[in-house]
Amino acid sequence: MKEIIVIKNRSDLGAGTRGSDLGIDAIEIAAINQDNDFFNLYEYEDIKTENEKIYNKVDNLFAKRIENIYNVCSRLSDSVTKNLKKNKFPIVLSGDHSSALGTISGIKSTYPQKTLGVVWIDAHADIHSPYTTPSGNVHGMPLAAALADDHLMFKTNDVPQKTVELWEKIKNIGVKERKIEPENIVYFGVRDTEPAEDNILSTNTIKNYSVAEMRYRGFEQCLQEAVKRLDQCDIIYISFDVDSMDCDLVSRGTGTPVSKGFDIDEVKSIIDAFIQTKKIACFEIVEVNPTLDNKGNKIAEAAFEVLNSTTKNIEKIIGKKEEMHSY
Ligand SMILES: NC(=[NH2+])NCCC[C@H](N)C(=O)O
Repeated sequence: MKEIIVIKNRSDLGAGTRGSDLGIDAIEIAAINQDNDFFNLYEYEDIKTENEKIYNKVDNLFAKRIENIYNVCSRLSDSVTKNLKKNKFPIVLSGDHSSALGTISGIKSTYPQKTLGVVWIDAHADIHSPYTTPSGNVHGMPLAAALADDHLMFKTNDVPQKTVELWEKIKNIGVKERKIEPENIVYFGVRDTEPAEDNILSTNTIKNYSVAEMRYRGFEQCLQEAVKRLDQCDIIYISFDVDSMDCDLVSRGTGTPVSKGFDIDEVKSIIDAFIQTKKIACFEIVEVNPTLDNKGNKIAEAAFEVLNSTTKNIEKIIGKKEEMHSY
């Protein structure tokens, strides 16, 4: 039987707005206020952050704070690798979504021969490179870095040499170059993209199950199909950005809130469909920003609801070792 380890990565340097570093503690408070001892049940580990560097002048305009994000992602990658090697199941709670590069790197360096699938539940595609980013915020770039694809075909920015070098470095965390293939990414709920990202998605034929499509065709049918799309993958990583949820229905407590998203139960059902494949190696929650919450601690409460139910479903699976895919 595997054991869960909670990895807390309170880094917010990849976002354009401060405060997602407080998301982990807000989730913890949501649990405590419900008399739920979730955070007392599992071993945990803290990743050392560099949030204090926010006071330094930004010198990479097309990948802000990339040198510090490189350091944090490297540490997260090492922690994920170490724990997977100890046969633990990592649940990663992170600040901004740039963290996913660290998590993916850690999974891939543990299982270099395995095909890694990525389930990305998010309002955003997060597949910009420094050459295409509209904001310079690295939380919009983790998938391009994991794909080691600069998307130069859709270049809009002239990136200075220093940034280019750091970007090359960040793409090589864990294992050199490409960690995932575009056909092994499935998006859910993406609805706020820039033209460069639309082009990247269509040239790479990356499937996005929009909220509207899932409701129109039905969750069951879409999820069956989505799971099939990752049939060729040996292991699966699920990345849940809370901005995939509807900011009007749930809360605006996230750096880049977007309307017309999923509700909490819909998110739970998407995650569970992939847990049932018994291939899931790691689950991550990101972008809870309690300083932006317009409804008390609602975004963290919603994140905790997903975390709690997902963890129970993961435990049902990892408890039954004989049924697990051997990876
Ligand atoms: N993980 C996120 N919240 N990403 C938001 C990215 C927004 C926008 N596409 C950008 O690159 O700046």
